[in-house]
Amino acid sequence: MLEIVGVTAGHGGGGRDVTPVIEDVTIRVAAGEIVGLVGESGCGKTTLARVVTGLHRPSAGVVRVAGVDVHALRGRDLRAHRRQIQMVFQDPYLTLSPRQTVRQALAEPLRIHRVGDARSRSARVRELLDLVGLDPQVGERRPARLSGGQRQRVAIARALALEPRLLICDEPVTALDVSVQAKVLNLLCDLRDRLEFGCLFITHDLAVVSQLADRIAVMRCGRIVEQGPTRDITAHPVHPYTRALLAATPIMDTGISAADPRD
Ligand SMILES: Nc1ncnc2c1ncn2[C@@H]1O[C@H](COP(=O)(O)OP(=O)(O)OP(=O)(O)O)[C@@H](O)[C@H]1O
Repeated sequence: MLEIVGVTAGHGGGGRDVTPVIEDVTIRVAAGEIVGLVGESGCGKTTLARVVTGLHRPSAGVVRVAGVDVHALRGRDLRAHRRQIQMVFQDPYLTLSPRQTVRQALAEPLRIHRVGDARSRSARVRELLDLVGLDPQVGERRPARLSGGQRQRVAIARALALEPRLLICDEPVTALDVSVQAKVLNLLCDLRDRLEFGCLFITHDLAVVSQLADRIAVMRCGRIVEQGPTRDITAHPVHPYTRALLAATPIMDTGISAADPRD
């Protein structure tokens, strides 16, 4: 579903990457798989997410989504392809306008991409609310009248409106209370099972990612230092940085597991 192969990218003037932020990054995400990308603040996780969505051009390497090189596309092809890649951010206000009702926010991507007519879009909005466990009447509220967990559910529903094949979640539960975090993580696992999208889950928190990822890639200073199945990374970390992360992050069994997320 997603192949990031040998990607190097950075920030700099004049279109040239004078400061590489990520270097030689290779990560693969299969359909229906959740891969956690974990690393400390500033190590380059968000830069990598921007490269994957096509917003930031790498200076080396390739990103393929469903076999298509994201950075080889232009214009209409690029816009059409971007439908398949959707993002959920730490702050739902980045995607939700304070002026729109939830119903309007969920209908907007359908309207922009000319999916269906007004009636079928209304039906799809109801379906999306149900998908993320929200009552139909929540559709009439504005984001300010929702709890943090409800807002993130709306952001997830909006990201799923166009049935993407890849979901990139950038610190989606960092701002939530621990009990709400667990519910949102459970929801993501459940949705992945039902809809089979691939998911790149970005976080600084190894405890969070170990609750839902099938595999984990550990990033340090822009490089992947270790990756593998979640159980291997948490039980037998090889790289000293992964060991240090684990020592600083007690991994608790919260009842969520990648194998059977609805337990
Ligand atoms: N637009 C930009 N121009 C210049 N430097 C940038 C830009 N965006 C990010 N950086 C720098 O690139 C490095 C990596 O930032 P990035 O946001 O990718 O890391 P991150 O791991 O996502 O961090 P965080 O978890 O704090 O968001 C940082 O040193 C940051 O200051």
